[in-house]
Amino acid sequence: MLLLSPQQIQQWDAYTILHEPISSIDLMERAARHCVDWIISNDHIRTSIKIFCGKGNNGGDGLAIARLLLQQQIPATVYILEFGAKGTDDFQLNLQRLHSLTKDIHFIQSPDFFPPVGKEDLVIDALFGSGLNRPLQDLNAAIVQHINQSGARIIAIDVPSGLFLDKSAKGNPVVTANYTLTFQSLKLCLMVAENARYFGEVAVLDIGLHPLFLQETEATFSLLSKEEIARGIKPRPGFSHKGTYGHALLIAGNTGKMGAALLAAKACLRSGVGLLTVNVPKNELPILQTSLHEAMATIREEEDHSYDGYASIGIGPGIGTAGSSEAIVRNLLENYAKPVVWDADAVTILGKNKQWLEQLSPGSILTPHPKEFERLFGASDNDFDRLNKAIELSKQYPLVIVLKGHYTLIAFNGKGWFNTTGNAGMAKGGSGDMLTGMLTALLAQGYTPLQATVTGVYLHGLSADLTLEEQSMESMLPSDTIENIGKAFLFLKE
Ligand SMILES: NC(=O)C1=CN([C@@H]2O[C@H](COP(=O)(O)OP(=O)(O)OC[C@H]3O[C@@H](n4cnc5c(N)ncnc54)[C@H](O)[C@@H]3O)[C@@H](O)[C@H]2O)[C@H](O)CC1
Ligand SMILES: [K+]
Repeated sequence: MLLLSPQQIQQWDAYTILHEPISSIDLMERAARHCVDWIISNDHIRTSIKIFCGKGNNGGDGLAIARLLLQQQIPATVYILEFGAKGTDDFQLNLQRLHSLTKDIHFIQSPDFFPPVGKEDLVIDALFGSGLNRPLQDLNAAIVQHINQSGARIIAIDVPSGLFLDKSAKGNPVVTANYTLTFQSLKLCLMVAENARYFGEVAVLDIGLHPLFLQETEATFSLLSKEEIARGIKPRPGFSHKGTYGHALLIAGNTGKMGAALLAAKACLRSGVGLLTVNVPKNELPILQTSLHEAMATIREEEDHSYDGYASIGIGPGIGTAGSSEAIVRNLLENYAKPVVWDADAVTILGKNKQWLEQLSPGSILTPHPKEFERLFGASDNDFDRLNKAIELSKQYPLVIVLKGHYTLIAFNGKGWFNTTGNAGMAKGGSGDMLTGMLTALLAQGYTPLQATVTGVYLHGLSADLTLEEQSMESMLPSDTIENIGKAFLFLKE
């Protein structure tokens, strides 16, 4: 699914109106009906429902929602913010329709006329949607503050009023909704951490916009889907052997950090690799060899660092950032030309030696979390800037950049894919090590760097989601999640 700009969403509307065909007022009716069904079926009806409307089509949705509720004998009061605009045609038509049902419609021209709003109320925010083109000010800003302070349950229609669809609204007045009912598809503003406190829980309502429009449309950002990932999974033919699936090397672990190496190695082995060697310090060899029977080992301190024969290499989990680790990074840069997965301490080392970035082999995968990303590429003013920076960097360098977060972004060649699998149970040490192992395994099997990354990131989150069948978010460990990589592969085949 593509994440569209406000202009593209307007075009999608127009395309649907023309090709379904359906009138624009009927499309609004359909959207409103879906909202009302969702509100009722999710048990959000309260004795007092206050609907705040702007005079654009978002406000039109609010008026239609009010009428549909009233028609089901559910009382609702409408407050329309007066800011001089005439109102769109569909707003006007819905206002007429509502007038025939109720006189409980209030026009508000000053804060003196704001109704009291309290904890017992349900507020429906239909002030502004995708048409917002500047920060909210004056009366609009004041009503947002009034609603936000009330403690009422707030349901935002399409997006919380005050959010821009595809750029930051940091520092601006924005409705803090408990729920956001967004139409047809997720929006970029609903993917970023800086807006999480505004949009609350998000439900995407399928209002039947025409699917063919997407085939003719391009966008920088999109969402990964199960179907796409499943289609990319390589078959394992009957006459294949371990050589078919590549020999991977993981350079991981150090004294006190051998857990990172073990997690990466186990995840690598559970992700289909043919052979795995783990490079560890001499003293730590017994830990590896007694706990992982399938992995071979090489000794970190030995001089001969030949990388010939490895189909892929992953470096970073638990290696530390000391000079000896820097020397290994340097050595790898000089002696290995295939894609490498760069993670954790290895990313920090690159951050300290930024000139080395130019030397990363094409197709290498960088997996920084936001702090590591900042160390590598500098600070960003807001989440949107960071996303756009990752996209720009992916044009500048022949690398796959994995920006880890609640919705991890994968940037490559000027495009970005968001992953939606995974849960907050993964916010624990070891999750990143697991991902590095998985990506290294997929690269070794001949997946292209982009394919390895989207597949690995998707399966990583999916394994964690499947772990919730037997664990809670609190209790789940990366070790549990690794044991569910198998279930995740099977789920893709369903
Ligand atoms: N395809 C769909 O998803 C459907 C969407 N619907 C709803 O329509 C809105 C978008 O409506 P639109 O009229 O384009 O925009 P808004 O309602 O957000 O209002 C814009 C309106 O307000 C003016 N404006 C913009 N910013 C400000 C500001 N800061 N202060 C004051 N005024 C401002 C602007 O000039 C416009 O006049 C979408 O979100 C959905 O809710 C359809 O109902 C169904 C299909
Ligand atoms: K809204």
